[in-house]
Amino acid sequence: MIVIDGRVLACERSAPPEAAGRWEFPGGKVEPGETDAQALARECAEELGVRVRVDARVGPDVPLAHGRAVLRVYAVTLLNGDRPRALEHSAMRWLTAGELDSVPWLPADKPIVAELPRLLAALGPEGLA
Ligand SMILES: Nc1nc2c([nH]c(=O)n2[C@H]2C[C@H](O)[C@@H](COP(=O)(O)OP(=O)(O)OP(=O)(O)O)O2)c(=O)[nH]1
Repeated sequence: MIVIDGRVLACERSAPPEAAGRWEFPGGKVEPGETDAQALARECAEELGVRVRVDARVGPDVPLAHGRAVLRVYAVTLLNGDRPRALEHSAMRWLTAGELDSVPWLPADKPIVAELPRLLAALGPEGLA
């Protein structure tokens, strides 16, 4: 999860067909030998072209794939003035707390997104960046 000026970056999946058009936090699967933070930094580089520092966990662990995987979200801070570009997603939007319901999130994201208004309010207008 990337927050700048009180807005959260939401990304529209382009694939696979059953997930295309649904919105998510940028990221991806942890590969063998990687920590969560290493995987997240690699995915942020691949998908958004940015360097990041991985910060605190956000929201609950959400079971995926009938319990064979887990969705886990971390806040990240953009480094070196990098700004995300949609290298693999079909669209990106920076959503305010009031706009979080304006995109169709992947189903597993909903309990995490539900915690964001409180988190954004606690962060204040400067956000994490
Ligand atoms: N990145 C991300 N994935 C999510 C979210 N919510 C959610 O259900 N998922 C699911 C979708 C996918 O089944 C899985 C992430 O896999 P992915 O296909 O993006 O992973 P990846 O980048 O490693 O891709 P691949 O090389 O395995 O094809 O988690 C979310 O908010 N962000």
